[in-house]
Amino acid sequence: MADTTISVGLEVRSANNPDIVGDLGTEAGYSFGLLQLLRAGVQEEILKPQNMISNAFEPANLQMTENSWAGFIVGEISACEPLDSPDDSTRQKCEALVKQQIQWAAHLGLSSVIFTCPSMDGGLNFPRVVGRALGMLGYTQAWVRITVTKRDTEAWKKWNVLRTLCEHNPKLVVALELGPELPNESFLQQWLAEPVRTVILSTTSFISNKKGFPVLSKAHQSFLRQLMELNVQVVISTECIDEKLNAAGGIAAYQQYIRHIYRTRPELGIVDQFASGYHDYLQSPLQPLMDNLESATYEVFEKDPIKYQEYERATYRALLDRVPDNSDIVTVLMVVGAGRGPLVQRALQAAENAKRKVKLYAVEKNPNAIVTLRARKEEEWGDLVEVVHCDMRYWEAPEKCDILISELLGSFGDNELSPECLDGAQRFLKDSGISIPSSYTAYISPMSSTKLYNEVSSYKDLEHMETPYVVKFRAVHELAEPKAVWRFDHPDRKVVMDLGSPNFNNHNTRYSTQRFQTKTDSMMHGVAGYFESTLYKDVMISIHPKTHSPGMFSWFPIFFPLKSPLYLPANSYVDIHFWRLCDARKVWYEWTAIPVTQDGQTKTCTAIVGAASSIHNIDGRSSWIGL
Ligand SMILES: C[S@@+](CC[C@H](N)C(=O)[O-])C[C@H]1O[C@@H](n2cnc3c(N)ncnc32)[C@H](O)[C@@H]1O
Repeated sequence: MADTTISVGLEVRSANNPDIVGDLGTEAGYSFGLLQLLRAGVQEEILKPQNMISNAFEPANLQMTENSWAGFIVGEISACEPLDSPDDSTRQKCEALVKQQIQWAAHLGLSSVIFTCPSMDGGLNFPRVVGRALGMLGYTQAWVRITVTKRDTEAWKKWNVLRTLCEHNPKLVVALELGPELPNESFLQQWLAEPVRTVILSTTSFISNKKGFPVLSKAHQSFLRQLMELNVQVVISTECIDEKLNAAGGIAAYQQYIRHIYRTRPELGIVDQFASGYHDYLQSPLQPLMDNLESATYEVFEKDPIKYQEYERATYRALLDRVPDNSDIVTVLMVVGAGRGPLVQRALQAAENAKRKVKLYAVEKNPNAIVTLRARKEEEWGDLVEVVHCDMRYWEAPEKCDILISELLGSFGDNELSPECLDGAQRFLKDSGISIPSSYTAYISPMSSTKLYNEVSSYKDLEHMETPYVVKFRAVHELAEPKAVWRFDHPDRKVVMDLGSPNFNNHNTRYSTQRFQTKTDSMMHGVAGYFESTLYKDVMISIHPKTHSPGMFSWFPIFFPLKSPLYLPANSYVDIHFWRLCDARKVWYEWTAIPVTQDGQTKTCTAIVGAASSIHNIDGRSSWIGL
């Protein structure tokens, strides 16, 4: 496990001096502290009708009068609750108080301030004031404290209103306070797609173990471990530090316990180890047809422990089925898009294991990969293998093959143009021949991820919002299980290629609409894409979350963003429309999502077209794959 430390902070709610939190906190092993910027009672005093707001910033009213603890303290902003007071004077005074605190925090150079999110039942002045504060904060981050409890299942909705009205500002992040009892799983999972920076745990949310040391319930531990994967920090919140704390080990025991939980997280699986550093990182999908892949890219593919094993298994099974035992028949294999030769090697191994005689052609269009293939022929394969430098779509093969082996798959199955390449290659597959893979299916599901949405929108242009990205998901919440959108089968004998016609590729266009039902209130930020492929009979490879080939890491999911996030109430429906389109030079995807309401009585569904996202990437204007 790469990272072995977690930052744990301390909040002493009764503290009236930064030295208390600072000295006690550092002594007890805490990395930072939370402290009210205004002294207790100041807010109430200022709100009295006879008092003027201009008196609020007397040094005597402030907890921090200079910046000696500025690197340690996160400043708590008072006067948030009455921001929605119906009384004009109270509201205006609170607004001025908040503004002064923000300016003071920025002046001191605090790294973060924290607002406590009020109920917002009385109005929306709090989001307006926070939105304005975000513009004043410079480099200081704004945390908003939101408490999740078993009874209050509206916490996420409050956050959603706040961040929506603050225009999804990435400086606004969540400090999630976990109450003593947690709501059910679905109300917790939705937080995994949000920018949770900090988890706040009151000492009263801990229980004691047999020796009297503070520990968390199993439910808290499990959720905390999931949040730890998002690189959160933790704050221990206590009313005061004295004998009432009633825990063996004193206040230090809480941070020691949190660090213990962090250190003892389960070992990463092989896929996560490989993906370390790539979580939620947007990558442009490869275009192996239009571009020539680099050696380092092939090297990464070749480390996959599962993909090649499954191809070998598929080839072995196909050879056994095709040729009887003890036969002298020579089976012609062609590996098209052979790269640096790993599938050639596996096909030869399969033939040896199956005790079948084979002859193999390795076809590749990348001139650099051809150098490696020729070197391997000389050093390893000899006359068994013929290396052909050619685009498979135009190669005039000297003979037809029995088994056509390719791996031209992208995260969405067909997005590296396997259908178009194999249309060409199937010309030299015997009528009874076998294609490995024999099919692949693309899947989609609606997803929520503030992190990914912020990453894409930070480019501030249309092109990035209409481009799919390959991403190893982490801060992502899938709103429903994936559904299949389309499938390609090989060989496809119905295909008649008329390369002279501009519409020669029309048979590879697709259009599909899928309806999904959401479980909880959610914000949809985009569509997740996956594939499943049948290599031969029951030999499969998959990155679909439910059927993912264990340990296979060659493909991360694909993410199609939505330009504007879509609010979906619990148990509502959303239709996702997806197109695969092409012209003579390129292939591209278009997509849109439309919320759907269902009449409670008649169960009739109506698309709320007015709330739909627009159709993304019309005519491939922002992203496409070159033929
Ligand atoms: C995803 S890589 C797979 C490489 C190798 N088979 C492996 O599994 O490690 C796809 C390979 O197909 C090649 N390729 C793509 N389109 C091709 C075409 N039309 N004709 C020949 N080679 C092609 C690319 O250059 C690349 O080497």
